[in-house]
Amino acid sequence: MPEQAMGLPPHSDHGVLTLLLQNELEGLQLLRNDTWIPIHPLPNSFIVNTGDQMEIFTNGKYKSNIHRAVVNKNATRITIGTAHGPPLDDVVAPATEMIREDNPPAYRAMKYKDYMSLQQSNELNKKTCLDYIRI
Ligand SMILES: O=C(O)CCC(=O)C(=O)O
Ligand SMILES: [Fe+2]
Repeated sequence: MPEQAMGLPPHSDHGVLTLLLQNELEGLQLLRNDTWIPIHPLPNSFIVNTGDQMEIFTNGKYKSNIHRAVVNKNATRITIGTAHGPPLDDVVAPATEMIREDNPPAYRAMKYKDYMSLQQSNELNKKTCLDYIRI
């Protein structure tokens, strides 16, 4: 039932990179300065999204964005997403190359597996998972 379709609620991706292959229907939106910006799919191309582990590893240089997907009742929107992250038992922390005296570590180290469990749990108390480990 198209009128019951939900799309995808606002979230950031937990991994390093997500590759999205979409048919040419809009729906993906990016949150920027409290405004939802529509992302126009380009033919024959992937959308590459940076995730939470990228933001942690780069000590905040590459941000993990908040995005959502909305559907419409006129046509079928298709997205194939592949999430790419570190090995589950790896502990992710800001890379030493990204830390300077004027840019100290901004996130606590955490095993990727534990980060994913935390993100999927209801222990966050309305914080995002990144907020939870932000120093
Ligand atoms: O439907 C979309 O284009 C977004 C999918 C997405 O955000 C995800 O797979 O993490
Ligand atoms: Fe996503």
